[in-house]
Amino acid sequence: MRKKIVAGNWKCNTNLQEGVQLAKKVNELVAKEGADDVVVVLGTPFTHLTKVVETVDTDVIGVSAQNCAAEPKGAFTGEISAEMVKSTGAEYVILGHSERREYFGETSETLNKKLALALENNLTPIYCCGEPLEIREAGTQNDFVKKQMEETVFQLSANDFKKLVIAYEPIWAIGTGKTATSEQAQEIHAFIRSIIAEKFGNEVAQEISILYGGSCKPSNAKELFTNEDVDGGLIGGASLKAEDFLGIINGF
Ligand SMILES: O=C[C@H](O)COP(=O)(O)O
Repeated sequence: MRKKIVAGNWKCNTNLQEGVQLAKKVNELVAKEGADDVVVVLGTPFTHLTKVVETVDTDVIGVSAQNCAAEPKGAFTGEISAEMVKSTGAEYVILGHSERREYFGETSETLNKKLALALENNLTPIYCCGEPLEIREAGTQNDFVKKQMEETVFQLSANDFKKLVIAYEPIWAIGTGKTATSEQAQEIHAFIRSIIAEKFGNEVAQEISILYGGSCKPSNAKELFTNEDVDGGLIGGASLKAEDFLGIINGF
């Protein structure tokens, strides 16, 4: 059975002390209320990884970076390699987030290098895809997402692809308060699963977790997560408040 996952993406928020406090609170609440069979992940800034790994019970809560370098090492000032991420004790890395693609010019080519390095270093990539508003309005979101995947994760072997978590995030729903409806989410998640089945076979498609991201909150999590093909969420804003994050986890 595929995993249910709720992953927070703190983005460029919280200083180190605030981040540790947030992680501590999430850890306490998860210990108290239980997350049942949900895998909980905290996607923190690079600077927080080591401390957050020390703060949480890593048997229950996974820690994730939000990016990694496209090169293994060397003269790349300011970059953080996949190996460095792994050495902090983090187990996951978010790759291909629309904000990285849009503001930092991340292309499919760079993304492929990052995916390979993440996998080489035994990090689980949380691979993001999703369309902008004009594509949704034109009704061509399936083609758009398929192309994103064909250029990147569909280049992997089935064996490597199986190690990924996929996050579908419609760009028009990110941080806007405008969530995809439950039907829209189910429809495109089912489509993504169908193209995975075409490419890698049904067994792989049935095992892979596909998360929804975009203004997911405690008030809409349940409705989104009851869909057959929605296996959890990648949560931005609402992951910055421990109670809201727990409210989303409890949406299962
Ligand atoms: O990675 C998370 C997503 O970009 C969703 O962000 P949001 O929950 O603030 O809309």
